[in-house]
Amino acid sequence: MALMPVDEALRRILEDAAAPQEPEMLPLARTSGRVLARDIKALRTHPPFAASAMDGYAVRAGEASAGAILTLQGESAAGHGHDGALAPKSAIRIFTGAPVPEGADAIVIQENTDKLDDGSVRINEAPVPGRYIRDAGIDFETGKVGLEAGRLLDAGAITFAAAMNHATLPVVRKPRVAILATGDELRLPGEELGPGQIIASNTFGVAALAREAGAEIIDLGIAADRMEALDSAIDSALAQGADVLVTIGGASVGDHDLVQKALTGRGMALDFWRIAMRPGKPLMSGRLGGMRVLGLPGNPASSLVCAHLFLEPLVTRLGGRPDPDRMKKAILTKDMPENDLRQDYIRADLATGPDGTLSATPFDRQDSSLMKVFADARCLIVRPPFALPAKPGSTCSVLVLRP
Ligand SMILES: Nc1nc2c(c(=O)[nH]1)N[C@H]1C(S)=C(S)[C@@H](COP(=O)(O)OP(=O)(O)OC[C@H]3O[C@@H](n4cnc5c(N)ncnc54)[C@H](O)[C@@H]3O)O[C@H]1N2
Ligand code: MOO
Repeated sequence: MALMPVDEALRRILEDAAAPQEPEMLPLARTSGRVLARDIKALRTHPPFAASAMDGYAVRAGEASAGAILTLQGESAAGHGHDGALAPKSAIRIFTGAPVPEGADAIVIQENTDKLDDGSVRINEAPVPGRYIRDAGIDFETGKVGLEAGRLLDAGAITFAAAMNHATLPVVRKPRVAILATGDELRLPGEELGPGQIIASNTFGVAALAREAGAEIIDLGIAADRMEALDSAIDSALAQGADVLVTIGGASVGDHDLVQKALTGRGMALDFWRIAMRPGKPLMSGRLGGMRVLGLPGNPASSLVCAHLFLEPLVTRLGGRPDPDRMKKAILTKDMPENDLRQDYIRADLATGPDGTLSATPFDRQDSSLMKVFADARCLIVRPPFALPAKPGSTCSVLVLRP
C-alpha cells in the first residue's frame, strides 16, 4: 500500500465528522467551555424599564437649569422604583440601575447638585436631556436570538445567557474518546519497573490534547500484546459508547504489532494505514460500527504529532468547535536538508522578534522516541515532501504547539 499524503489522510478522517444532533441540557453553572448546540432567544427584555446609569436626581431637563431649586419628591432605588410620576418643579432621588420615574427625562448626577437644609435640591449644572438614561430594551429584547449555535460558552456568553433568563443551556455533547495504550513493556507512572519495562507516557499527553480540544476521556489503560487483551479493550470502548477509539502502539509491522489485526477481527473497516509523514508513518484510520478508530504509533513524538494533526481536529469537529488555525510562517535560523517523500514535522524552538516576526530553530535530535525534545519544542516545522534544502533566513511553515 502506497503511503497516503497527510492532507488526504486528514480529509478522510474529517470527511463526515460533525457534532451530534441531540444536545445535552446542562445547568448554566456547568456550561463553561462548552459549545452551544442551538440558537437561544431572550426570555426577557433588558433593561426591562428605562434605568438610571448614575446616582443623582431624576428631573425634567426643562426645569433643571443651573441654579434651579427643585422640591425633593421621593426616591427610586434599584429593586424599589418610585410610585407615581414626577411632579412639576420636583426631583426624585435616584440610584444606578433604578427605574426612571414617569415624567423625568434627565438625570442630574449627584456631584452637580447641593442638598439644601429645607430638603430641596439645587441644580448646579443643567443636565443633558436623555443623558444617563438607559432606555428599556437597549441590551436585548424578548424573543430575539441572543446567542447562536456553535458559540463557545465563555464568561461573556454565560453572563448574557443568564441575563436572558436561561437556567439551563443546550450544549454539544462532548465527544467520547477512548484511549488505549498497548504493549507488554508498559507500566503506569508511579509503578515499580521491572527489566525491560518503561512508562506508558504518551497516553497522558494524547488524553490531555483530546481533553483540551473538548473530549471526554475514557481511559482504557494498558493492553498487553495479546489478542484477548486487545479484544476486551476494544469491546470495552464499544460498550462505553466511545465516539473515537485511539490506540497507541502496536501499529507497525513487528510480530507483536497486533492492534490492526484485533480491530479488523472485531469488524473494523480499515480506511487507510501508513501515511507519508515523519514521525507518524504507521498511522491507521478505520470505523468499527459507529466508532471511529485512530491507531497512533507508539513512539512518543510520533503519537503526539499524529494527535496534534489528526485527533485534535477530529475532536474539534465532533464537539462543534471552530477549526483551530495553528499554522504560522516563521524564518528559519538554521540550514535544513532536502526532504524525501515523507512530510516532516521537525521539533523546533520558536521565538518572537521585537517586530513580531517568528523565527524557528530546529533541534538537532529528531528521533521520534525523544520526549524531552518534544516537551522543549514550541513548534513543528513542516517540511513538505521533496522540499529542497533550505537556508537560514528563508521562510517556513510552522505548527505552533505553545507560545
Ligand atoms: N520494519 C519496520 N519497523 C518499523 C517501522 C517500519 O516501517 N518498518 N516503522 C517504525 C516507525 S516509523 C514507528 S513510529 C514505529 C511505530 O511502531 P508501533 O506503533 O508498532 O509502536 P510500538 O512498537 O508498540 O512502540 C514503539 C516504541 O514506542 C514505545 N511505546 C509504545 N507505547 C508507548 C506509550 N504508551 N508510551 C510511551 N512509549 C510507548 C515502545 O516501547 C517502543 O519503544 O515502528 C517503527 N518500526
Ligand atoms: O514515523 Mo515513526 O513515527 O518515524 O518514528
